[in-house]
Amino acid sequence: MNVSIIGSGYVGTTVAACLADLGHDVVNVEIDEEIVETINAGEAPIHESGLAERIAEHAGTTLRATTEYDAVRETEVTFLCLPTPQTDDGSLDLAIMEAGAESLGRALAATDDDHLVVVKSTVLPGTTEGVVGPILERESGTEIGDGIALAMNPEFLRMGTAVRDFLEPDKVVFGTADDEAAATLRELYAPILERAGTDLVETDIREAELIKYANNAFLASKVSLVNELGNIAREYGADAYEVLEAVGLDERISERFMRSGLGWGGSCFPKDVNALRAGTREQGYDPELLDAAVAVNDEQPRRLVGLLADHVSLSGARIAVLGLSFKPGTDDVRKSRALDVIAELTERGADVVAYDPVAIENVRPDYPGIEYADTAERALAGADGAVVATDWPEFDDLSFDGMARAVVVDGRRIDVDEDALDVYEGLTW
Ligand SMILES: NC(=O)C1=CN([C@@H]2O[C@H](COP(=O)(O)OP(=O)(O)OC[C@H]3O[C@@H](n4cnc5c(N)ncnc54)[C@H](O)[C@@H]3O)[C@@H](O)[C@H]2O)C=CC1
Ligand SMILES: O=C(O)[C@H]1O[C@H](OP(=O)(O)OP(=O)(O)OC[C@H]2O[C@@H](n3ccc(=O)[nH]c3=O)[C@H](O)[C@@H]2O)[C@H](O)[C@@H](O)[C@@H]1O
Repeated sequence: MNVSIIGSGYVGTTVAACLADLGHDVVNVEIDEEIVETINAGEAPIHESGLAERIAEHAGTTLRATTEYDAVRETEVTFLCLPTPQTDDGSLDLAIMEAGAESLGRALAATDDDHLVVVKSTVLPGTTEGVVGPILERESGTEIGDGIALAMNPEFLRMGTAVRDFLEPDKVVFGTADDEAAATLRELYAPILERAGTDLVETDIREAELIKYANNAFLASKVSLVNELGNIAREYGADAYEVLEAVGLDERISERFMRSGLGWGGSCFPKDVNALRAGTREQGYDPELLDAAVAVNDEQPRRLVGLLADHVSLSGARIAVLGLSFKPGTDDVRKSRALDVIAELTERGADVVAYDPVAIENVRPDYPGIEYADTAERALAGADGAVVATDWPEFDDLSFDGMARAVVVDGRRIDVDEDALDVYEGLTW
């Protein structure tokens, strides 16, 4: 099948390379020329395991990138993989989606061929049919349902494991308004749907949109609940990891997403939970549980720094921050909890020296006032205290010998030899 993917970021690049891998002819339409050149040169514009090999194999044959929207006319299906960020008040910002839909509609104006437009971006219920559809109709001069069909196919991949998550998902969700659109999507996804273990959910567009938010709201709230239980465990002098491991043996709860500590960050949980809260309020409902999930999440970095302050006088102290990315396996630092830790430490007068195996350059421009080290050992050398903000595997069994005083506060439960330290505090254990 001939497919176009609008937007070549984390999702668009992964989906394009994977669909090419499944045997489709794919074109990425992207406004950033550097990304277009990178893909056409057979290289990956982002760091994701398994992505570079796939782009190298298919670029120039069944995978290409362009800045020209006209390319969509050579395809039958277009996926919109554009960013849906949050505005300053936390609500969903659709400006980029609207601009993309306008360009797509204009490009489709010059063809009479049938086209399926699939929204893959995370959008609130009603957006696909109430915002994207009308723009496509206006710009293309074609009615939805009569030449252009609409569908919504939310994406559940995680950063760091994007390729595997896309190719081996727990579920695939198709929100469609007609059988033909659903049949096209089934054909496109056939090898994934044939895999044992992939559930297919076929539903209406509005439900598909909400499934994505419900999924992220559930997972983010689960981690906040786990963190609250972790904070409670600590008050009682109990180890939350032992407690939650046992709780997770209940099949209704599951042992996944049970790691308590510094909380959730990244480009999606924070913005999606906020968009759902703001959107829901507009509908006249107060999402109190989601508000609480955010409040617990916001408090964890302060709690971590508070624990450190129990052992180190922070003003003028040299504090090593280990890990900057929002989770291991990625260089993404958007809404990383590490940044909140750094802000809190700096506010309390500490001199921060930060280390991350891949994410330093994504932090440096916004935090020029702190020091950066090129190894964890160098960050620790002479430090009066250290905090662990990201659970990079290389932090396991790290030597803290070079510290002025080995005071370590761990927000992510790494493997440490506690006996070799002067002080070891776990945030929730
Ligand atoms: N990053 C993730 O792990 C996941 C993201 N999502 C959702 O997928 C959507 C896309 O997210 P990401 O891929 O992370 O975004 P991203 O920011 O990594 O990539 C978006 C790309 O779109 C390009 N772009 C912007 N305006 C454009 C236009 N008018 N025409 C063509 N290209 C344009 C940008 O240059 C950028 O390369 C969002 O709605 C997000 O919530 C869903 C699941 C996972
Ligand atoms: O909509 C999205 O963009 C994606 O958001 C998340 O994926 P991602 O943000 O890449 O990463 P996660 O592995 O979910 O981790 C999110 C945050 O939660 C934290 N977390 C996760 C699990 C856990 O047990 N404890 C915990 O603190 C992580 O450290 C990280 O900061 C979802 O897991 C994906 O299904 C979804 O597609």
